[in-house]
Amino acid sequence: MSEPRIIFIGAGNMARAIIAGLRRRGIAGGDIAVHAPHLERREALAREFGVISRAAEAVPVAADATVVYAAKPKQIGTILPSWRAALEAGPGIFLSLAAGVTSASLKRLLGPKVPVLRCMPNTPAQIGAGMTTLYADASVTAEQRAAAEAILAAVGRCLWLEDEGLMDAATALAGSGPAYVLLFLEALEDAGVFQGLPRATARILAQETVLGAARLAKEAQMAPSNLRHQVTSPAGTTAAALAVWEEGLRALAQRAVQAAVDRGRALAQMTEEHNQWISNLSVSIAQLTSLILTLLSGPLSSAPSSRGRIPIPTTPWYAYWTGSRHPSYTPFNG
Ligand SMILES: NC(=O)C1=CN([C@@H]2O[C@H](COP(=O)(O)OP(=O)(O)OC[C@H]3O[C@@H](n4cnc5c(N)ncnc54)[C@H](O)[C@@H]3O)[C@@H](O)[C@H]2O)C=CC1
Ligand SMILES: O=C(O)[C@@H]1CCC=N1
Repeated sequence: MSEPRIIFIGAGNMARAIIAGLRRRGIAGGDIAVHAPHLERREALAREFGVISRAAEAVPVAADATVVYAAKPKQIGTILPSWRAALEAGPGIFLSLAAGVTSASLKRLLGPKVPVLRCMPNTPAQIGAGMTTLYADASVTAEQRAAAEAILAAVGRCLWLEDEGLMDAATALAGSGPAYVLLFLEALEDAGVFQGLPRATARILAQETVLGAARLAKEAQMAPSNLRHQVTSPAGTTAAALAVWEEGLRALAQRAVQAAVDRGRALAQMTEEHNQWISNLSVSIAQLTSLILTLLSGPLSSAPSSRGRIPIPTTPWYAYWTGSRHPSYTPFNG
């Protein structure tokens, strides 16, 4: 069997939505692998979509593979370093779904050789109605962009952003946006129930109205305000309701999107600091290990050392345990 060409790190909501879209588009299950620590979740995907279920650990990847990061942003600093060698070995690409994690941050984790792309899908991807924004810097080729877009196009519409700085705004609008619309739907439904409509009826009225208005806005090719005027009879019911909405809706929309942007930036900053901490820790552990090995390999010598001021041992560590030297032992200092 050939190696899978699309490799997901993470088996959560977004991975599932994209996998469903890929399978609907006719990509074979054997072409997709899912790496995750939770056996139950990845096995469920394997059963439902016929994809390959694998443990979280990194493996070598096919030369033309796309590795899709679909685990949480805060885990990226601990997960990605183990994938670096596999990605560096081939011309494959790395596509990150992680909200707020910048290309610069990804390049620090994967090295400069790996083509890095970012995307921000949303949950309507589950039914093929997703809206995804993508970003890649100038070092990413047209073919590599097309490979990433082909994956996201399986679950809805794609738009490229020229400026990475706008990814936070796109995340706040479209990534988080389905939650705002769903909250609005709930509020409308409740308001209908308050007026005496049966809940099931209120739900259908709210859903179909939001869906119809969104389709009208998309298809009529007119500004929403023009379409709104068509509904609003002078001194009518709509005008009465709009006066109430206008008391706070626009200001709330501004504040809500601003809050999401601010939170995205704060999370990005925390992720960056976490990655830096992990990287410093690795360096410290490496230095400590080296120091311990040096110390364990013999008694401290005060002889000048070319390796700095760390005292260089002249007797192997096991001499302290066995009282003898190992025949094959070559001391660090010759
Ligand atoms: N939920 C949403 O609406 C959107 C989410 N995103 C992004 O998509 C990514 C995934 O989000 P969700 O699917 O909502 O999260 P989720 O919580 O549903 O899934 C996360 C997955 O990561 C896996 N995981 C944990 N540790 C791992 C490891 N060491 N190696 C491999 N996998 C590991 C878990 O098994 C879990 O399946 C995040 O980076 C998020 O920012 C982007 C756009 C929208
Ligand atoms: O709430 C979040 O952080 C993620 C990113 C966009 C949608 N969900």
